[in-house]
Amino acid sequence: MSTVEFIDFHAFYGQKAVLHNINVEFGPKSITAIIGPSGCGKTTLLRSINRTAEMERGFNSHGDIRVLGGSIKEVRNLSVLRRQVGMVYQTPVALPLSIMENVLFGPRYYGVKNRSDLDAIMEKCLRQVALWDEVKDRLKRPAAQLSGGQKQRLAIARALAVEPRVLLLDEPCSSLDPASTGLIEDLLTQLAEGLCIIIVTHNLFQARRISHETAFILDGRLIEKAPTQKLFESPDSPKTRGFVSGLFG
Ligand SMILES: Nc1ncnc2c1ncn2[C@@H]1O[C@H](COP(=O)(O)OP(=O)(O)OP(=O)(O)O)[C@@H](O)[C@H]1O
Repeated sequence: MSTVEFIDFHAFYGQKAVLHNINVEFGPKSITAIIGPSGCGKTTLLRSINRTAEMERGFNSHGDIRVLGGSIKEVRNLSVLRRQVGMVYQTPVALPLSIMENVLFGPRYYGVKNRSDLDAIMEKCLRQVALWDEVKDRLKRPAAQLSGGQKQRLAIARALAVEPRVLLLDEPCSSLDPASTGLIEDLLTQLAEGLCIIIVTHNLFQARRISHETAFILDGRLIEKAPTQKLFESPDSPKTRGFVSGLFG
């Protein structure tokens, strides 16, 4: 069974259609990169999955998206959906709390109270993102003091702390230096062993380095999705070939 499935999905801002009849599946234990020119609808597609797109004025949609087999439109309590589907944004966001409380924000929200459980979650997640050794002696210091790359790894740890099944990332490395980008790419590759990861990226090299599959969107339409090597080296569509060879975008 696919982990995320779009079925005849259309999205609009007011009268303007921004996603047209999207039908696509994302499997478990894989990284899919979403690529396409600026404004083609990548972020809207990503934010439709956890229903944060509908927070935008004028947004509406028809068709459906299923997460773990269930329609997101039938989810009554959005926090249930947001627990299954974690999200990491372009700008590294540290909550105005300590490093420790950034990681524990979600678990506390979902009712974990036991101190040893909280400590175990914190250490596990900070180790998962290779941040534990860097911060273990200053867990109670403000997260604002971390570097951009560290904040982004902390944001991933915060997302992982509620054990999501899907991790959405919207250009997570666009403000990071190559070393921090490399750390995050390694981390995503490891996390894909247990998660469905969907990453929007403008960096075609990054898509090629880390994703198992790549989806190309143009003007709100899914042109094709294929194993990454195939999409870059022998795409079905001339539009995809044009984009990946840098002719436009
Ligand atoms: N809140 C909004 N209200 C109205 N139109 C919007 C809104 N957000 C996005 N759009 C429009 O919807 C279209 C798709 O935007 P989206 O951000 O999904 O594209 P994108 O491919 O992620 O772009 P980029 O690569 O530049 O981040 C664009 O034409 C954009 O201008």
